[in-house]
Amino acid sequence: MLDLDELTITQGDFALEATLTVPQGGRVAVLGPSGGGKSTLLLGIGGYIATQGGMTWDGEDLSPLAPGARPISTLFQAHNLFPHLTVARNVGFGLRPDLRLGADGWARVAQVLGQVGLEGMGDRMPASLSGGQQSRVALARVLLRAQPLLLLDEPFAALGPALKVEMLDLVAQLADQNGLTVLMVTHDRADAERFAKDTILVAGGRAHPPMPTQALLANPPAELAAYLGT
Ligand SMILES: Nc1ncnc2c1ncn2[C@@H]1O[C@H](COP(=O)(O)OP(=O)(O)OP(=O)(O)O)[C@@H](O)[C@H]1O
Repeated sequence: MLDLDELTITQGDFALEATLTVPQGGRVAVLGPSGGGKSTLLLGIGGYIATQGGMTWDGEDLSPLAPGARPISTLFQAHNLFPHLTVARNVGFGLRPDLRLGADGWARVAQVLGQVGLEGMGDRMPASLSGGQQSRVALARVLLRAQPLLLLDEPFAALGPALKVEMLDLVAQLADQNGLTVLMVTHDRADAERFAKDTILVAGGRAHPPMPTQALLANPPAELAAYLGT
């Protein structure tokens, strides 16, 4: 369980307050107006910006941990694939940046490539892949790290609608199979409805506790309604 207890996350003059919990295995969307602090929330949980207050995962205090030591993987819109490394090496980088993986490690790489539908494509270069396939490489890298908490910040916004749906369904399926807890920032109400039973509303300087996505979207507060154009 992710537990944020009177957490304050600051970026320059901006401060976001959060008191909420996300149960283990929960898939939660993060919705709210532009500039409301959705990315700030993920950056704070990931350890990339300053926080004050309580933040635990399964009772373990995350605050003192550097980003790489947290039980967290992140996937952002810019997938940051290395153009000069093969697909397999891009994925292996998620486990060991020096790429000394050994036979077992490379077997795991091949396994996760299979999980994301890229079986046998490990020797390709990223530039020779479609946008959707590149997203799958980034997802494979995250899966290989095998961290229980996955943070997604509009990871598939650059994809066309059909491909985006396909990737969301793949993430949902892999998250369920691996028992992951997922927080996903999105600008698209359809993404939230498809992917997440519950949604965290980020607005007015506050990340609100998860509430049922359907109910929130059926009767959105004014600032969310204006943003979603409903
Ligand atoms: N590096 C920074 N330094 C100072 N303030 C920042 C920085 N990055 C973001 N902010 C401010 O923090 C606030 C929240 O930004 P954030 O990117 O978290 O919003 P968001 O909800 O993700 O927005 P969007 O939907 O437009 O991506 C904004 O007021 C923004 O100007």
